[in-house]
Parts: sequence; C-alpha cells; structure tokens
Amino acid sequence: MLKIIADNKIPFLEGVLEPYAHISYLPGAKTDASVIKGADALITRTRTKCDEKALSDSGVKMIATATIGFDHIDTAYCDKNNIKWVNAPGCNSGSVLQYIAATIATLTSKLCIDATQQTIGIIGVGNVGSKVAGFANSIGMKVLQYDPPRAEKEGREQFVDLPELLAQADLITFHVPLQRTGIYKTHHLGDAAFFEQCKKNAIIINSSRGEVINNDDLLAALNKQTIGHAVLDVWENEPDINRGLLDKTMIATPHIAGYSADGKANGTSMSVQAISRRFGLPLEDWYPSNIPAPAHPTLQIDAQGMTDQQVWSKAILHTYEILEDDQRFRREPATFEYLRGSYPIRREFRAYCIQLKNGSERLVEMLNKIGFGHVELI
Ligand SMILES: NC(=O)C1=CN([C@@H]2O[C@H](COP(=O)(O)OP(=O)(O)OC[C@H]3O[C@@H](n4cnc5c(N)ncnc54)[C@H](O)[C@@H]3O)[C@@H](O)[C@H]2O)C=CC1
Ligand SMILES: O=C(O)C(=O)[C@H](O)COP(=O)(O)O
Repeated sequence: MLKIIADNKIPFLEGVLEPYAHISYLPGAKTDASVIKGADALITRTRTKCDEKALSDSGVKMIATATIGFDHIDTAYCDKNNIKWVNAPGCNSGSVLQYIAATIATLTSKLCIDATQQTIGIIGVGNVGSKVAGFANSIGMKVLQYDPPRAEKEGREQFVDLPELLAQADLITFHVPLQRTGIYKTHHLGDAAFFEQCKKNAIIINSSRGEVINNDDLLAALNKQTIGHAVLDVWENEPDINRGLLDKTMIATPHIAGYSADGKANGTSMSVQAISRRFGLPLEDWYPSNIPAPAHPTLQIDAQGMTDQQVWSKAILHTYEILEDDQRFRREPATFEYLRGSYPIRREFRAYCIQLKNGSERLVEMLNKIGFGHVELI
C-alpha cells in the first residue's frame, strides 16, 4: 500500500487519503530522515526541510507542499534525483491580500493617513502582489510595481526600477519568493543600502519570507529613523526571532498572513489532487466540504457621515482584526509555533456580505472590487 507522511498541522486532510494509502501524521519540524525512510510521498508545510540529508535513500517519489513558498525544498536535489515536487501556487494569496488590506486599514487609521494620497511600492508582483496592486488601485492609492523577472518577459511598461520605487513609495510591501542566489536573488534584498534609499517616513511591510530582509539592518534603520515604521509577519530565524525588532514594529504577527481557512483548504486540496494524479487515485477533483462559516457573515454599515476610507476599513476589519493577532503574539512571542498551530478560523472577504445603508453605487463597486462575496444597498 502507498505510504504517505503528512504534516499533522495540515487541516481538512484527515480521512481523505486513508482509503488508498497508509498515512502517518507527524509534526513537520520533526519529519526527518529517520521517519521519512520508506515513505512514497510527503505532504508538507514549510517546517519540513526537504533536502539531501532528509531524502537520500528514503525512497520518496513525490513531495507536495500545501504552501505557496517552496524554499524548504531543495528543488535541484529533487530534480536530479527524480523526486517530483509541487507547491500550491496562489493557494493562500487571498489570505495574504486580506492581511495587507487589514494592515493598510489599521495603519491609515492609527497614523491619520488618507490612503488616496499614498503611494504603495510592491516588490514582487505575482499571485499575491497582483492582488495587492488591485486592492490598492481600488482604494485610490498610487501603485508602483517592481518585478524584474516579469519586466524581462513582459516589457517594462507597467514596472519601475527599484531606486524609483524607493524614492517615491510611502508603503513598501514585499511579495517575492526567497531566492538565495542567482540574478534575481532576494535574500537580504532589504538591507542597509535599501533602507537608505527609502523616504524618511516609509512603512516597510514584509509578509514574504523573513530572510528577504536583513533584520539587523531593519532594526538599525528604525532606530536611526531612516524609515518610519515596520509591519512584519515573517522573520529571520523563526521561531527564535529578534525581540528588539519585535518591540520596534508597528504590527507584528507570527507568520500567519496566509492562514485563512480558505487558503488552507486550497493548499490541502492542491496537494491531494497532485498526489492523486501522480499515483492514480480517484481524488483529482477533491476539495474540502467542511470549511467553517464565519461567525458573523453579514455586516451592516450605515455610511451616513463616513468617508469611503472609513467604510472600507470597517468592512475589512470586520473580517480580520489584525491587531488581535498582533496582541496575542506580543503577549507571548516565545509561543510563535503554538500560535501558528492553534490559529483561529479566519475566512476571506468572499465569505462575507456587506449591507450598506446610505451608501452609494461607487462604494458598492469599491467593496465588490475588494472581493466581498455580496454587497448591497439597503
Ligand atoms: N506570510 C505568509 O503566510 C505567506 C508568505 N508567502 C510568501 O510570499 C511569496 C510570494 O507569493 P506569491 O505572490 O504567491 O508568489 P509568486 O511566485 O506568484 O510571485 C512572486 C513574484 O516575485 C517576482 N520576483 C522574483 N524575484 C524577484 C526579485 N528579485 N525582485 C522582485 N520580484 C521578484 C516573480 O517574478 C513573481 O512575479 C511566496 O514565495 C512565499 O514565500 C506566501 C503565502 C503566505
Ligand atoms: O504558503 C506559504 O508560503 C506560507 O508561508 C504559508 O502560509 C505558511 O505555511 P506553513 O509554515 O504553515 O507551512
């Protein structure tokens, strides 16, 4: 019988593969060579290091990671050794968008900023970055995009170079993969020289990978006030993060930007479907049917006397109150992995209905563009 090892923190998976495989659920960080030996396939998250040490002589034929990022997989080793690997492109991009939208709603309110007067610089414009660009456009921000691999393929028209982005952007948000080498290297892309080129009050947001920013340089830039603020979901050396940096951040979370239930369901189903295709199982169209509904799926907003920004902020923060994650984390930063493993149910915008009293067609269009499931004037 097919033997599969799956990370025990992948939701919606239990019971699905059991009719066709012997499946063991193990903690991701402890899934090493000693337990992998003899498995045909792995279903992982980012916490399982899939390298030569773990895989050589294991017999593993396929690795499916239920995540977007795949920097935990030594893809060159896998390719050389005929181990098929797949990630789950875009699976939780809607969740990261929700994280960034909640960040912008929170910051603009805390710092009394009019979003329509702000420029956002997006570094890496793939699945997540494109959604962030669409959101920023829909709330009236000016958008600058930096993505050299795309510019090379598609032409430079919709992209700027990095110095231009850094000179103009009020908010800078990273959505690149972690690449340690090569012409498109992103490791420590955010370093001292990078921060020196930013506007003095620039806000840096990182929800990509911790190592994309040199955390010591970021802390120094915050201390020297070379930049204004930082919002971090990802950190160098997780879970043992730089506590000095944590204290200087405006919003801090333990790598949960992609943790919506929708994103997790997508990731799990993409992994199951890929395994199914590789091993000929009848689960090629499988998708979880048990995603919990939001506690309060309908929100009524009386827009009388409110600005557009107040309306969209209220709608966004109803779906995701990011400061609750921030507070839980700051209270006990040492519980980084526990907070991730016990993350509450969060549903994305499309699971919500917004009813607008005294609203306008313009607001309805804006909320529809942001991605709410249903928006109506009442
Ligand atoms: N915090 C979290 O929970 C999550 C984090 N992530 C991270 O976010 C990253 C981005 O996700 P997606 O947008 O789905 O990935 P994607 O692969 O769709 O897009 C990445 C984009 O970055 C661009 N890029 C590559 N090298 C670059 C460079 N040197 N400079 C500028 N742009 C560059 C690529 O051309 C591509 O357009 C993932 O690789 C993952 O590491 C993803 C999901 C959740
Ligand atoms: O999809 C990704 O890439 C992520 O970073 C996930 O949202 C977080 O993945 P895990 O660490 O829970 O595997």
